[in-house]
Amino acid sequence: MTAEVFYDGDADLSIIQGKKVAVIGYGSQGHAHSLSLRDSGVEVVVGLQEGSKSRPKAEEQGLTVKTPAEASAWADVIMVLAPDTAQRKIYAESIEPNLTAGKALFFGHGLNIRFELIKPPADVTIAMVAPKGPGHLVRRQYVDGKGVPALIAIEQDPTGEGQALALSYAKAIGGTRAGVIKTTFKEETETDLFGEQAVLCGGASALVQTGFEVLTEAGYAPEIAYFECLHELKLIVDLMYEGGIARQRYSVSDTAEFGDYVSGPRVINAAVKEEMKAILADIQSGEFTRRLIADDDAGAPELKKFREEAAKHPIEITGAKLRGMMSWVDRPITETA
Ligand SMILES: NC(=O)C1=CN([C@@H]2O[C@H](COP(=O)(O)OP(=O)(O)OC[C@H]3O[C@@H](n4cnc5c(N)ncnc54)[C@H](OP(=O)(O)O)[C@@H]3O)[C@@H](O)[C@H]2O)C=CC1
Ligand SMILES: CC[C@](O)(C(C)=O)C(=O)O
Ligand SMILES: [Mg+2]
Ligand SMILES: [Mg+2]
Repeated sequence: MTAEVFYDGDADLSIIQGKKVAVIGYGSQGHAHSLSLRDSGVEVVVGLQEGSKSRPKAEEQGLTVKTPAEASAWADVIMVLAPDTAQRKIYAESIEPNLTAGKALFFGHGLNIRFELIKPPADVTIAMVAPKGPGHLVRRQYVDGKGVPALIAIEQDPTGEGQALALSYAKAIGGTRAGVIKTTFKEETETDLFGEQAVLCGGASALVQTGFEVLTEAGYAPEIAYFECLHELKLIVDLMYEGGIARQRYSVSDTAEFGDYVSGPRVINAAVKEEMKAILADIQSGEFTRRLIADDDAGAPELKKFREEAAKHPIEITGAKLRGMMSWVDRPITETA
C-alpha cells in the first residue's frame, strides 16, 4: 500500500501557533524542535529538571525553561523528547498529574506507547511527529529553509483534530517542506527499532568491525584496514543516499561492482536473513524492550559494559589516530542556533 504524503500546502501553521507547546528534553531532537517551533512563531517552553546540564544551553538560545511538571501544567501540547528509557518516569512524575482533558501528548518515537510503558487517559490526544533524521540535521535543514522528512501518527484522537495538529507541528519544524508520511505508532516503532538494530547501527557497526578484524588478523596494516572498511563507507553510502544502490554500483569500478554481486550474498547470506527475522520477532514481541527497560531499571549495567567493550576495539584506536590527520573529518556535533 502506498503511503500518504503531506506537504506545506496540506498543513495549517496557525493551529500550532495558537497552542502553548512544552518540549520535554533539550538534546538531539529537543533542541531542534524547540528552536524551530519558536522561529515558526510558536509559544514554546522547554521542560528540564533542576540542575539539568541542558538548561544553560536552552536559556542561552533565548528559550524559557521550566521543570517538566511546570511546563506540562502550562502547555496545551506536550512533546516528549527525553531519552526513551527516561520517558515513563517523567510521565508518571511530571506529566500525568498535569495531563487534563483536551491536552495533546506528542512523541518523537513510539516505543513508550507501543509497548504500553506509558498509558495516557482516553481524553488526551496522542500523536507522533518523528523526523527521519538526527536532531542536528533537522535543525540545520530548517535554518537553511529546507526540511527533513517526518512521520506522523495518531494513536488517540478524542477531539478529531489530531492529524491537523500533528501536521501543523510538523510544518513548524520544517517537516512538510520535505514531505510528511502518515504511519502508526506500531509501524514506526517496530521498523525504527529494526532499522537501527539490524542495518543502520547494529548491522553496519558489526560489518565494519568484522571486516577490520579479518584484514588485521590476516596481517594487513590497521591503517589500511580502517580506510577500506570504515573511512570509505561514507563515500559508498553517500552514493546510495543520492541515487540508490544502482548509483553506487554505477559509480564504483566494474571490478567492485562484480565483487559486490559475487560476495555480498556470501556475507549477508540466508543465515543472516534468518537472524534478522529473529531480531524482528524479538522487537514485535516486546522482548527487546523488556531487556532495554530491565537494564535501565538496574542502572544500565549491560549498556555500560557494551560501551566499555566497544571503546576498546582496535578500530577505535586506529580511527582516532587517522582522523587526527584529516582536519575536515572530526567535526564536533554542535547545536545550530
Ligand atoms: N537522536 C535522534 O536524532 C532521534 C531521536 N528520536 C527520538 O526522540 C526522542 C529523544 O531522543 P534524543 O533527542 O536522542 O534524546 P537525547 O538523549 O538527546 O535527550 C537528552 C535530553 O533529555 C533530557 N533529559 C534526560 N532525562 C530527563 C528527565 N528525567 N527529565 C527531563 N529531561 C530529561 C536531557 O537533559 P540533561 O541535559 O539534564 O541530561 C537532555 O536535554 C526519543 O524518543 C528518540 O527515540 C527520533 C528520531 C531521531
Ligand atoms: C538510526 C537511529 C535512530 O533511529 C534515528 C536517528 O533515527 C535513533 O533512534 O537515534
Ligand atoms: Mg530512527
Ligand atoms: Mg530510533
